[in-house]
Amino acid sequence: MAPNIADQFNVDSSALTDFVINQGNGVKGLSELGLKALPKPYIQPESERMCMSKIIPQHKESIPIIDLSNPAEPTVAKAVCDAAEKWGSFQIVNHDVPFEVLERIQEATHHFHGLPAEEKHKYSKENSGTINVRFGTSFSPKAEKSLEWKDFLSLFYVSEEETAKYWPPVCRDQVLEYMRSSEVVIKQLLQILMNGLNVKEIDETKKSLLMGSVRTNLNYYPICPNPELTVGVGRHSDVSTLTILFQDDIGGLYVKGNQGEDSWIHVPPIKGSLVINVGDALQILSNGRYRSVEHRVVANGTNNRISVPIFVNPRPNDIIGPLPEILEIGEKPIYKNVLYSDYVRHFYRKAHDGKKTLAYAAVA
Ligand SMILES: CC(C)(COP(=O)(O)OP(=O)(O)OC[C@H]1O[C@@H](n2cnc3c(N)ncnc32)[C@H](O)[C@@H]1OP(=O)(O)O)[C@@H](O)C(=O)NCCC(=O)NCCSC(=O)/C=C/c1ccc(O)c(O)c1
Ligand SMILES: O=C(O)CCC(=O)C(=O)O
Ligand SMILES: [Fe+2]
Repeated sequence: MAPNIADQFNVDSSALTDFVINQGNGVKGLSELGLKALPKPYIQPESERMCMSKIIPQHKESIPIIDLSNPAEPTVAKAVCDAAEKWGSFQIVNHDVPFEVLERIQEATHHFHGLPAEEKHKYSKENSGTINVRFGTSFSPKAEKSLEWKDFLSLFYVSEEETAKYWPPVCRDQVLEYMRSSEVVIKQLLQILMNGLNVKEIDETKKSLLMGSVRTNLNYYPICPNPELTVGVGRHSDVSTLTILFQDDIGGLYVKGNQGEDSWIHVPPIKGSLVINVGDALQILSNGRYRSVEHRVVANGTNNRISVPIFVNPRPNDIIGPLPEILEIGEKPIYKNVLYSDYVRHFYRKAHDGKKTLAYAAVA
């Protein structure tokens, strides 16, 4: 690599934007230039970086691992509801999504991100034929003071026709297979969580609120020259009801400890498991009983990492607020009713900022 490229990117941030965003090279392209130092726009303020003193050792605390082989067992239901209340995050093992499906989505994620830049660029905001398919980098580059070391392909499912026409052929079938295979487990978990709120039936209205739309992201975190200076993904909670997350065996996902302080717990990769995160929409619907989990991803200096979250959401046109069953028993609403697409738009228009998106729906 010519060292002057890194220097050029440091003095001319438009050259960096041009290379990473406009030419579609992403941070994967930057990583492959063999940069010796992290370009300045990726340097995060110290408050946003992870350091060892913030990490709670695994033997002291870890999020629950729940065996779903007998989902009808009362002990399983209790474990799921307790985890959603206490942590907002848990891992599931012996679930219904076949191991081979996870292997295929992992391979397809590498295939997509391994395409030449000009191929991936066809799916950028400017070039993609639909707003529901987007290849991007960082989270919301125009809104961020410091960029994130991540590329992603984001696929919002609308119809088979749109999928056939606009989704990248290298990963289309594998994403659809992963989405479909996860439906059973999504329904099992949501049913358990609703029972825990005394909501007995998931009728059509609730089905829409809880799982009316689905977005799948194929995340790629390339090897980073100075991983300690940047982040893979900054602190945030998802705006979903639930997120079903496949991660490969590299590690690097952290969830916030539940004592309120700035301490973080690693989510260790477990072969065949899925991470389940409670998102803001479920926190709002449950009037704060289930809590969305704040989480972040560190950058890695030696390995490329992938993850594939399925964000299970209300429909964009749904109004979300505390469920009537909760208010009927006399609970005071701590969230107001908001249009879900307004909530998501608010989330997307700012940099990751912990759980601040929720203030948008809070009762004044
Ligand atoms: C979200 C809206 C309302 C946005 O519509 P619209 O007003 O047309 O906004 P837009 O102009 O397309 O986008 C506005 C900005 O949002 C950001 N944005 C839009 N889509 C995405 C995307 N898929 N990924 C990242 N940012 C996005 C960009 O910053 C946009 O600005 P610009 O780059 O275009 O200048 C619309 O697309 C919609 O109704 N979608 C369906 C609802 C939906 O998406 N639900 C999914 C919720 S779950 C979910 O989306 C979770 C995402 C997530 C979480 C953590 C991460 O770290 C991460 O990377 C991603
Ligand atoms: O990569 C991960 O493990 C988590 C990614 C994430 O939090 C997200 O895409 O919302
Ligand atoms: Fe997330």
